[in-house]
Amino acid sequence: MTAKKSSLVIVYHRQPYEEEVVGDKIVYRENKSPNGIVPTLKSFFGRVPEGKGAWVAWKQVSPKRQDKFERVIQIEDSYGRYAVSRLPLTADQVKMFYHVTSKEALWPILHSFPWLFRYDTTDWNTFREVNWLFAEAAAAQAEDDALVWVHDYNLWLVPGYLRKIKPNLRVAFFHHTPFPAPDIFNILPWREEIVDSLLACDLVGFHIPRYAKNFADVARALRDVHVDKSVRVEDGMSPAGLALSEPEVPTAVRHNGRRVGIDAFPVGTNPQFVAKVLDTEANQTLQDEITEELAGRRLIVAVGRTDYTKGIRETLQSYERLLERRPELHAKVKLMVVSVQAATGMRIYRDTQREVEALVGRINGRFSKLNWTPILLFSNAIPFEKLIAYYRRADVCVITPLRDGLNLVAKEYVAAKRGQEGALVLSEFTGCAIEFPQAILANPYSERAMDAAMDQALDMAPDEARARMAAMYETVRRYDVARWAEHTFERFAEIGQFDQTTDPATLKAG
Ligand SMILES: Nc1ncnc2c1ncn2[C@@H]1O[C@H](COP(=O)(O)OP(=O)(O)O)[C@@H](O)[C@H]1O
Ligand SMILES: O=P(O)(O)OC[C@@H](CO)O[C@H]1O[C@H](CO)[C@@H](O)[C@H](O)[C@H]1O
Repeated sequence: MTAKKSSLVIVYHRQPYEEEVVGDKIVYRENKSPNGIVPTLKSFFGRVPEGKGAWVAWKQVSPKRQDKFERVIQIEDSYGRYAVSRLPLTADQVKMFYHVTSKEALWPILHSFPWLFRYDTTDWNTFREVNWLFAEAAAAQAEDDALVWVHDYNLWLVPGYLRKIKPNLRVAFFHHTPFPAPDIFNILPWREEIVDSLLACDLVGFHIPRYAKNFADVARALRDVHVDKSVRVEDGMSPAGLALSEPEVPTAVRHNGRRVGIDAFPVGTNPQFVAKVLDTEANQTLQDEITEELAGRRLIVAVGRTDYTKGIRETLQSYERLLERRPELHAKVKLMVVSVQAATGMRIYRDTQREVEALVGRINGRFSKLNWTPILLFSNAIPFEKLIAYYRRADVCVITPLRDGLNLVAKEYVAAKRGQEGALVLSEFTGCAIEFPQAILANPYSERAMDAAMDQALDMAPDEARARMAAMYETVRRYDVARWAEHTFERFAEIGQFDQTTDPATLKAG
């Protein structure tokens, strides 16, 4: 443990760097894909005095190596100097905490797939144990009145434990996934324990108003909780008319004499960075190579982690019906599916990957010609620069999750098109759908709706396609990742912890 305490401690299960073994040493490098959550969270370190930031994440370490494992290291990179406390977890702890309990019990409930909820294999005691270790590590790094910002459902119990260990901390939580309605959430046998922990926070954040309202409804269903204040949802967040619309959102609840702030503000992407990369000579060359390989065919892209919630199966089935329905498109379109397993060791993701591969094989088997394969499947990580070159050249992007907290891929596609002609087919059940009413909104639970959306995307007049993309590009630029950080800091300020030591405009967002 470092003797030096921190005034801002970020607790997110991913490490804020990529490890590389060089010779007999481990080198810590900045994340290659500088457009995601990690660089954004690290940019917050620029808002506290130099070296007063800390990050707590887990790292798998075998039991025999844990005693000589260097738990806390000092990192110095383009985001400043900060401590990283690495929680050593054994393979079994990782399996039971993350792969089984998080992904096979909590994840299906969070995404309203109750029939996939698996209780029999869950190890809630290990989940508690790991959350306690996270809380201890965060408390050890934090000054007595520091702000500790905890991320995501895997660390649901950390706030409650922190309140026990260091009662005067400022504790904030951000939910990256959906938060379901009470009749789904309350399936969890540990519902009171989870809600009590979240009610120990000073601020609980979500992507969109619907999730914030669901949380307040769950808290009111289970505990003596009263909504302290609600506000009307602004027009930019589609207060009515869409599957996830919400006309009003609570901004605070009261429980046991404490006020708990509630926030709904979606994470943004980094359009400035995307534009900078697209304008490089190397990327221009890549884009030209993609154009040449397409040889006049229209490109449809579908990108997402291999996950039953992502709707890749529904996209593939709709594409198969498109080829059945419209033979004139044969050899004229190509679907590029990018479906990557974010982590191994999870049975249900292995099954999903197998289903994707089987569908791709069947469709290619039915429709391929010597010089045309209908679907190209990528199952590996693609460098971010290459991914946005594909987005740039794609006529259509199909994002059809059955549920998704937000979906940054949709925002990246819009950023890569830069307001020019393109079409975004977007499931109404992604958080970002309420920001993009100009997308071709689809209901992935309906084959007819999916097919109509695919036809609309492919047949749209260029002027309309451009107008829609331009409107969404305006949204992506206005509500970028820097704006999310700035807004979050404004809410932190309300919980009495932070004056803004750095002008938000100078925020290094990713
Ligand atoms: N094959 C891939 N290689 C590299 N990055 C990928 C790949 N597929 C998706 N990504 C990146 O992963 C992130 C996915 O974020 P998001 O759409 O919010 O979904 P989730 O966080 O649920 O995986 C995006 O930033 C996207 O660019
Ligand atoms: O287990 P992970 O970290 O791969 O899961 C990714 C998940 C985190 O819960 O992604 C969520 O966060 C994204 C950024 O906030 C959001 O866009 C996405 O919809 C969520 O699934």
